[in-house]
Order: sequence, then C-alpha cells, then structure tokens
Amino acid sequence: MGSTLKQADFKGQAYQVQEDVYFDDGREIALLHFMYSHPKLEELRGNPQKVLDAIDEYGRTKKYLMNIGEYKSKTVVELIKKEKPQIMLELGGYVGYSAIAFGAAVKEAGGKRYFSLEKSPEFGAVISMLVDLAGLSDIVKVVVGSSSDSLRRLHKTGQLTHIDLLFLDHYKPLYTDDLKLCEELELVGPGSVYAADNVVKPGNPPYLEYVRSTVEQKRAKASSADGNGPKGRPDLVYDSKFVEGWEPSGVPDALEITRCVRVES
Ligand SMILES: C[S@@+](CC[C@H](N)C(=O)[O-])C[C@H]1O[C@@H](n2cnc3c(N)ncnc32)[C@H](O)[C@@H]1O
Repeated sequence: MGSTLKQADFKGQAYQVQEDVYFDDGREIALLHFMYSHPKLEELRGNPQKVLDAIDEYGRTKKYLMNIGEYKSKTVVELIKKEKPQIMLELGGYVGYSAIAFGAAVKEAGGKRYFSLEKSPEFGAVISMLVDLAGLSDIVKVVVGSSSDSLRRLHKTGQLTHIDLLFLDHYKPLYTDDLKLCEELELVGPGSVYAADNVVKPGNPPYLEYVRSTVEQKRAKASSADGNGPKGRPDLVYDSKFVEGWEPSGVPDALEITRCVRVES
C-alpha cells in the first residue's frame, strides 16, 4: 500500500537528508557527545521531552538519525494513552528515541515496564545513556541481542509473560517471524495491540499481508508452508489499520496498527 501524502506537503522541520550511509558511521557516539555537552544539559536531565527535542536538534542540524521522529511518534503516544499498556516492548531501539518517547508515555499511563530490544551492543549503550539522562531508567529495560533470541530468553526466564503493546521497528524481514514467535510463546493474544513502523518507507508487504489475512487464509498458508521459521497462531483474529505520517526527514510513511480481537475456534 502506498501513501496518499506528498513530500512537498511536509510542513515540519526536517532532519538532514538520509544519505547512502546513514547509521553506524560514528554518528551515534557523536550524538552522545552532543547531548552530554549540550548548553542546556541540566535542563535535559529528567525531562524526556527536552531530551527528545535535543535528539531532534542533532538530526536537524548535524546528521540524519533513523528515529521514528516527532510526527509518527505522536500516533503511538496517543495509542499508549488510550490503551494504557502495563507492558510494552519494542523491537529495534537504535539511540533510544522511541524508548524515551514511549517509555515516558507508558510511565505516565501507569504502566510497569518498557522493554527495548536492540541487536547492537554499541547502540544499546547509547540507549541506556540517553534513557538515564531522561530519568526513565526505572521503567525502560534495554535488552541487547538479536530480537528473536531475546524474546525467547525473556520468556524462558519468566521476565516477560505478556505484551500489551508491541512496537516493531527493527529488521523489516523479521517483523512477521518475530510476531509469529510472540504468538507461539503466547506473549500476545486477545487485547494485544501492535504498531509497526515503516510500512511505506521502505515498506513491508509480507507483514501487511499477514496481519490483514483472515484466519482461513492464515490456516491455508500455514498448512502449505515449509518447516522454516515460527508458525505463529493462525487462529488469532486481527483488526488492522493503516495510519499515515511523516518520517523525521519529511518523507511520507505509515504505521500499521493491529489489534488482536479474539481467538477463532
Ligand atoms: C529503525 S532503527 C530503530 C529506531 C527506534 N525504534 C526509534 O524510533 O528511535 C532499527 C534498529 O533495529 C536494530 N535491529 C536490527 N535488527 C535487529 C534484530 N534482529 N534484533 C534487534 N534489533 C535489531 C538496529 O540495530 C537498529 O538500531
């Protein structure tokens, strides 16, 4: 599905242009230096919104960062206010922008824990430092490692038994497999809600097809599938909608918001 938004209609303040190399070239550590030598450092301490504003300032004046950004994050913050999740988990933390925006919203809504799963130990360290700066270390738990391994381990050790709100923003081809893994581990079920980022830019047709399929379609596909990857629970009924928004660089994108409504017998 494409976007009905046009880049020319973007009215916000854009990040720097996303070039061919747009992460893991030292900019994440440069961001940490920028934050911890910020002239308003003392005002940032314990203030999630000011920390987010300073990260946006870096993205606008120094280098592009692959954050969800202030425009699309409003959709997820509204969802948190409505759903009041006790446990929220994100796949893909990067430098902590979403962990800070959504961790603060979960805390304000009376929630218990925000898990940020990030593959890179270096990025995980940056998330921890910025979450600490924002005063959210009591709610945000950073978990370093590959998402599928981390989900299995958190489940096995009893640290994670249920996910009320799942934010998918990591390796695009893994969205469907990791969701199926959460289904199989019964971490998600009726009442759980998923917000998947970047379903237009770069797009994720297999994920959209999965969450928009009927139980019959999923059962038919599961019975003809090969043995690779998690099978998920085709009997979960989903209600899914496409919510358009802007990348922080002013490029049109969208989130797919999906609710698990019931189990079909
Ligand atoms: C788009 S960025 C996340 C942005 C972040 N959610 C935000 O909006 O602030 C994607 C992140 O996913 C991480 N990632 C990629 N594959 C992963 C995996 N298999 N498990 C965990 N994290 C992964 C990358 O290292 C990167 O930091």
